[in-house]
Amino acid sequence: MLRIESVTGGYGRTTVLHEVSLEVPTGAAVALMGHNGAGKTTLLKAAVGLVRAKSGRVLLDGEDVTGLRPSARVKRGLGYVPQGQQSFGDMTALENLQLVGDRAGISEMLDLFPALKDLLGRRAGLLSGGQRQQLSIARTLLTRPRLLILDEPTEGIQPNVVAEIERVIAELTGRGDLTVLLVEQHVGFALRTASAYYILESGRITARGDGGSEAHDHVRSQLAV
Ligand SMILES: Nc1ncnc2c1ncn2[C@@H]1O[C@H](COP(=O)(O)OP(=O)(O)OP(=O)(O)O)[C@@H](O)[C@H]1O
Repeated sequence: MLRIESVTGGYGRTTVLHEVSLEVPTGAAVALMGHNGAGKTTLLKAAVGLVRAKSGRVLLDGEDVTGLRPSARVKRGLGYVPQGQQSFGDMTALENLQLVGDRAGISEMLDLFPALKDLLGRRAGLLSGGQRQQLSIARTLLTRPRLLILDEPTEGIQPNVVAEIERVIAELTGRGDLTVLLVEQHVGFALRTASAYYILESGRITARGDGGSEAHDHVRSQLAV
C-alpha cells in the first residue's frame, strides 16, 4: 500500500535520505527505528510529501504520488500524526475533534480512546502528553485514513497510555482496514506493534526484518553504537 522506492532527498542542498526503499503492505504495521538524526522524520515527511524526493518514487496503493503535494496524498487516504502531540491548545479536546469529525465519528473515537471521554471539556493545552497524543491520533483517524503515519507516538508518555496506543493500533490493523508506518525509539513497543521493522542509519536502511519479540536482541544490537 505504501512503497518508497530508492528515495533520495532532504532540505535545500542537504541530502538526508540516500536511496531509501521501504514497503508497508496493506493492513500491516511497520516500524522505522534508528538513532537521533538518522533521518526517520525526514523519511516520514517524504512519504507525506512535506519533503520532496530528488530521485526515486513514492507509491500509494500502486499509484505514483511522488509529484503530489501533501493535501493530494491526504485525499488519497494518508493520515499523518507528527511528533510532539500537537493540537490546538486553547480549544477544548471536543472542539479539536469537532474541527475534523462529525458526531458519529467522534463517538467512534471515544469508544476507541475511552480516556478521552472525561476530558472533552478540557482545553487541549492542559492535557498530559499521553492524553494529547491520544487526541492527536483520534483527530487524524477522524479523517478516515487508510494509511496512518505516526512519528514517535510513545515519546515522553506514561506506560499506561503506551499500552492504550498499542491496543488501538492492534485493533485497527487487526480489522484489516488500516495500514500503519511508525517511527519508534521504544524497541519493545515497536516490535510488539509492527510485523516488520526497518533500521535507518545516516539516511540509509541498514537492516530490516520481521517484528515480534524474537527480533528484540537483533534490533538492540543493530542500534547499539
Ligand atoms: N527542516 C530542516 N532543515 C534542515 N535540516 C533538517 C531539517 N529537519 C531535519 N534536518 C536535519 O536532517 C537530519 C535528519 O533529521 P530527522 O529529524 O529526519 O532525524 P530523526 O531520525 O527523525 O531524528 P530524531 O529522532 O531526533 O527526531 C538531521 O541532521 C537534521 O538536523
